[in-house]
Amino acid sequence: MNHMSQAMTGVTVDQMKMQARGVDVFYGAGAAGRSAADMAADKSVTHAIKAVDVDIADNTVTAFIGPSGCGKSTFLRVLNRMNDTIDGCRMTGKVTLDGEDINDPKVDPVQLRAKVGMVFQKPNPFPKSIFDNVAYGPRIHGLASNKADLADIVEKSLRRAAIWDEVKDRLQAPGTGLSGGQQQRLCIARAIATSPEVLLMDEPCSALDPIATAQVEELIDELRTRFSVVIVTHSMQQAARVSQKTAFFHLGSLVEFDDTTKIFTNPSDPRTESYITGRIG
Ligand SMILES: Nc1ncnc2c1ncn2[C@@H]1O[C@H](COP(=O)(O)OP(=O)(O)OP(=O)(O)O)[C@@H](O)[C@H]1O
Repeated sequence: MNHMSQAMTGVTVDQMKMQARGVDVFYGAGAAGRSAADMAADKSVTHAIKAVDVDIADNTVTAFIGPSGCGKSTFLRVLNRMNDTIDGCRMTGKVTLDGEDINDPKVDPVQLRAKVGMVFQKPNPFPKSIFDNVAYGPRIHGLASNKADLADIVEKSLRRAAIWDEVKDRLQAPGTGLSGGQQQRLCIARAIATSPEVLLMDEPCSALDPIATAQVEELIDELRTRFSVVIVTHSMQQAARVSQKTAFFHLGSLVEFDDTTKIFTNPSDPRTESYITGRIG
């Protein structure tokens, strides 16, 4: 975001939770250590993200929109280093969380993912009880000092994910036995149990019916009072309903990033306008 749009939106750099600068991502790039120019020139390599700069503000829902294959999910995974788990996926550029470089060798990616949590498209509860699904993160990160403390974290997380009333009498039942919408809220509870600072959501409602979608959207609005939320969505209506900032990606580039109302009512770039009016995508 340039200084002019910061002035227009009233968001200043010091309120930024995360910043990405000059980020490129390549698939099929082989061994680490190649320069961005070398990988970009290699026809056998997919250049999925091209020189992207993004600022993620605190207490804000930021939506990533754009046609299929434009790189939304790839860029989302840049923000908590999930691409590290994909063979041959290489990233160049810089991403910071509270000013700290998340790719610095001293950063433990597991700790980073506790701070920058993720919810996936398909609800993916562990084959464990409802309680143990939510207790998993706090246990591995040593966040509870005793059993009562852990039970408290589990209850608070399930309450914040708006599913406590539905599961409080069956915490030992398997998480996989819940409905799709309940499983997704359980996965949100699991992601927020480690008190993340940023929550990444990759099309979190695409497997849900309209009622469960409305519940998750309401929850997203509630969650942003505590932290930043970044959501990838195919639904422009959803982006307009839940987000304050919208980033439009096309062919791996960030075409436009601005207030959601501006993107949907008066976009600056003709490609954004074509997408939101259904002419491309
Ligand atoms: N694991 C992978 N290996 C190789 N190429 C990949 C991989 N994942 C994504 N890509 C490629 O990177 C580009 C961006 O894909 P990405 O999934 O990030 O797009 P997207 O905008 O999220 O798409 P969709 O909306 O369809 O989910 C595409 O060309 C895709 O084929």
